[in-house]
Parts: sequence; structure tokens; C-alpha cells
Amino acid sequence: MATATARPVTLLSTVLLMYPATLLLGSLFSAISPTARHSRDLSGSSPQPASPLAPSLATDLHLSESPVNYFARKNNIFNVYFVKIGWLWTTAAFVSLLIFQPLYSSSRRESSSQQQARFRRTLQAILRYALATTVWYLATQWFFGPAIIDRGFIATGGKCERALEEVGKMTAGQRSPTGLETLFTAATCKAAGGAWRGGHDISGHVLMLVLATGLLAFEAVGASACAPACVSQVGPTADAGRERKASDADSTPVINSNETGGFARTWSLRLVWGVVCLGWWMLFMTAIWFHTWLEKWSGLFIALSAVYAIYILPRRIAPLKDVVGLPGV
Ligand SMILES: CCCCCCCCCCCCCCCC(=O)SCCNC(=O)CCNC(=O)[C@H](O)C(C)(C)COP(=O)(O)O
Ligand SMILES: Nc1ncnc2c1ncn2[C@@H]1O[C@H](COP(=O)(O)O)[C@@H](OP(=O)(O)O)[C@H]1O
Repeated sequence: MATATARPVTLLSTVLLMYPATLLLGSLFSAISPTARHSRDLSGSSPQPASPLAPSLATDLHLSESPVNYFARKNNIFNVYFVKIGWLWTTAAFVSLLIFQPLYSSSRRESSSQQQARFRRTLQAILRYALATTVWYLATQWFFGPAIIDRGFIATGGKCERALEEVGKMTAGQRSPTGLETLFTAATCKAAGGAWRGGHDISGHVLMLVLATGLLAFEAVGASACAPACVSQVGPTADAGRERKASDADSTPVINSNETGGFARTWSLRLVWGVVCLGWWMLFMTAIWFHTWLEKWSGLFIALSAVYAIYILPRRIAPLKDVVGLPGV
């Protein structure tokens, strides 16, 4: 058992390297692509120096207003309907695994110990999802007030520029607006027409996309690895499946439900891998068009640490494994 889990640790850690590789590739593309260079030329009026190491292309260069590339627009359809509600897609894909993968739900007859094992496995999968969700939520949505990303931004000297000016004008002579900046989050700042500038703005896109694709990929690989064994266990449904092959004419309700199960199983995996692939593509786009190197890498660092802690560390630390489990085991 020890060797069975030890080998994948190295393999899985290596697979995680595809994330930094994606950011590197994106930054490289951004540096050498004539289109990206053209974007930088257009932004000559930007207050920020434009280089792959300098603050944000799209965030500061207003690519959403004069986009050269479709994916450099903040309002591109994939950003609006996929990334901006990315955790909803992640949740839907994850839930589809729980419902349709035989690892978690099975129509075959089981002993009570098998049922208990399945129940425990499902709870552990939900716990892994809850841990990843908590990281996402605290980092990007709420952390006893503004999210960690927003707090980090303000702590490193960032502020809501235009909005502060407005508030400053309104309250001139009455009270200092300086303290107000801590009241803002990136979302409220932008909603108030302000510009979120100055500090270290950890990329929420990178953080969420790495966390979501990591979570789904590990869970899908685990569920797929088990699928053949889970489905081919001897049992009434499995027997029916074999009969189905022998005689197509002899369809029974059990056989149909088996077929429906296979269809749902396949499509739930397709949904998961679809979300993972699109997530990776949008990560690549963020790497090319948005943020500074450091902001992308800090987003990556937080997300990869979480993925490592949830999916790889338990392979090394047995008590942790007993609690969160491993996908497919
Ligand atoms: C101390 C203990 C605290 C415990 C906290 C527990 C938190 C549990 C939260 C439970 C929420 C579960 C929600 C699950 C269902 C959903 O997914 S609904 C949410 C749908 N919303 C999204 O998917 C939003 C995703 N978008 C973002 O996160 C951001 O837009 C972004 C991608 C990070 C980018 O942000 P920008 O503003 O564009 O920079
Ligand atoms: N791949 C992508 N496609 C479109 N917009 C992106 C993007 N990656 C980042 N952005 C935009 O860049 C800004 C900073 O993103 P983040 O900090 O989450 O990485 C956000 O702008 P808005 O907040 O104005 O929508 C976000 O929508």
C-alpha cells in the first residue's frame, strides 16, 4: 500500500507543474506576441510601465475598452458566463460526480460494510470539496469582511482611487476619507466607479481556476480509476449487463437503468473534463493578458498549496488520509 501511494505522489506533484508551466508560457507569449505588443503600444497613456513584469496588461491597460484579442476583453463570453461564476460550474461538475459515478452511488446490491465504505468515501469527497470551497471563499469572497485578496491589496498600499477622490470631495472639511479605503472591496470599488490601484492585487482568476481545475481533475481521475471495478462487480445489475451483451433483444428495466447509468456516468465525466479544459484555457488567457507576474504567481501559490494539502499531503500523512481520504480509494 505504501508503494502504491508513494509512486503517485511524485507523479502527481509533477503533474501540478503544468500550472506554473502554463503561467510561464502565457507570460512568454505575452512578451513575444505581436498582438500583445500592439496592446502595449496602444496603452502608451497608461500610468504603468508595460512589460510582462509590470502591473497588469488588461487591468491597467483597459483592454476591455479597446481589445486587440477577444480573450483580452473582460466581457468575453467565457469570462462572464464561466469564470465569473466559476465556483458554480465547479460545484455542478463535482455534484455530478457524486450522483453519477459508481464510486459514490451504485445501483448494485451491497453488504452493509460496503455501504458504509461508500458512505464514508462520499463524506470524504464532500469534505475535500468543502475545504477547497473554504479556501476559495475566504480568499476571494469574504474573510470576516473583505476577502483575503482585498485585505492583501489594501495592506500593500492599494486603494480605491477614483471613489476615494469622490468621497474626499463630498466630505472635505468634515472628516478624512483615508480610513474609508478599508471599507472597500475590489467589487464595491469598481461598482462605485473607482479604480482599484496601487497594491499587490493577487489574481483571483488564477487562484480560482487553479483550485477548481485541480479539485475536479483529482476527483475525476479517482472516480474514473474506480469506475470499471465498481461497475463490473458481481451483482444483479452487472449480471444483467452481461446478459445484455449476449442478447440485445432481451431488454429489461434493469438493463435499461444500467445503460442510463453508463450514459450519465460518461456525461458527468465529460462535464468535469469540459470544465477543467475550459478552466485551463482561461488560466492561460489570464496568464497572457492580465496581471503582473507576481500577482499571478501569488494566486498560483495559494491555490497550489491548497491542492497539495488536500490531495497530495494525505498520501504522505496517514492520519490526514484517514480524515480526508483519497479520490478513488
Ligand atoms: C472561518 C470559517 C469560514 C468558513 C467559510 C465557509 C465558506 C462556505 C461558503 C459556502 C459557499 C458555497 C457555494 C457553493 C455554490 C456556489 O458555487 S455559488 C457561488 C457562485 N459564484 C461564483 O462562482 C463566483 C466565482 N467568482 C469569483 O470567485 C470571482 O469572480 C473571481 C473569479 C475570483 C474573480 O474575481 P474578480 O472580481 O473578477 O477579480
Ligand atoms: N481570462 C480572463 N478573461 C477576461 N477577463 C479576465 C481574465 N482574467 C482576469 N480578467 C479580468 O481582470 C481583472 C482582474 O482579475 P482577477 O483579479 O480576478 O485575476 C478582472 O476584471 P474586473 O474585476 O473588472 O471584471 C477580471 O475580470
